[in-house]
Amino acid sequence: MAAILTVRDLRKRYPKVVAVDGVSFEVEEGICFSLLGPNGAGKSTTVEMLEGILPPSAGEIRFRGRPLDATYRERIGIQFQNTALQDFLTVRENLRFFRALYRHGADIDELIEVCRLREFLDRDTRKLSGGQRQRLLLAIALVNDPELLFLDEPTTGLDPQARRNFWELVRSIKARGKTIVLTTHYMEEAYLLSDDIAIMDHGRIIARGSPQQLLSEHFDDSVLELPVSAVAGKSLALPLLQRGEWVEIITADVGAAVRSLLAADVPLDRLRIRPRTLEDLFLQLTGSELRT
Ligand SMILES: Nc1ncnc2c1ncn2[C@@H]1O[C@H](COP(=O)(O)OP(=O)(O)OP(=O)(O)O)[C@@H](O)[C@H]1O
Repeated sequence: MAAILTVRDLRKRYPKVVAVDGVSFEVEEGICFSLLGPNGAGKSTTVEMLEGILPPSAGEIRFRGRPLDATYRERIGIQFQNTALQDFLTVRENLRFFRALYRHGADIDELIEVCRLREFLDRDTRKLSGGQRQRLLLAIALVNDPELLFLDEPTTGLDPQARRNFWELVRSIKARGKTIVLTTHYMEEAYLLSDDIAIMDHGRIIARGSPQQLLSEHFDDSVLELPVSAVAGKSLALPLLQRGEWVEIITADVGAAVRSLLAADVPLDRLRIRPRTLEDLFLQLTGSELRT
């Protein structure tokens, strides 16, 4: 598959901080590529350079093998966290307004179907729920029928159901051949949607791969979880990691760990065994909990 974006040694320096410190990667056409990282890692700065909004201090970005030019903005779509929707206009009127900014673009009726806007088409945009608003912002990002779509923390603030609905939408857009660049603070979202992930910290990429590759390259162990109360007062040879009301035991030998828990008389009725997740990897690589 050909690269739609090629990024070489991209840098952004501000007077007091190097926000992006030499990142290189390719985004293959038709995939969902995600940038993850703790606050201040340089994700937004990187994405704004990819969007052509912010000039790099050094390095290069190519779209389909060519430097970004005046046509680039017509060929990409950006879902901003806070696009200025036209107040006092309905959803339908907003769509028409943004569609009119482009000579060529998507069919409005098709967008209404794809983004499932039909049931609130005539509603004033100030009266939309969080999920409805995000669907409209997504439709607006798609009005010019872009080849490449940027989604910047698109589900922040949505309830779990609205978030799941949005994921379905993103999948259906990808199935229509769009390439997606996603930034998110939700590891589950990154895991479920991404084909390729770059984890950034301090302006650099510190890990890269598909979700499965990242997990299998970094981990060969599992996590046993028990309530704190189950291990309280027990003398255990296993290292315990406390996380809220639960303790975690990380082990490559689940059988041996369970045997030593039994030997120490630890009640196992609430024992949970889980594989490693992107959240674990993120914590291991960056030392930071994710902002939620
Ligand atoms: N316009 C600016 N002027 C000066 N410093 C900036 C500017 N924009 C970003 N920075 C700094 O660059 C670094 C990277 O910021 P950036 O917003 O790209 O990180 P991020 O990974 O997107 O973080 P978040 O998850 O909080 O959005 C930070 O130290 C930030 O303070």
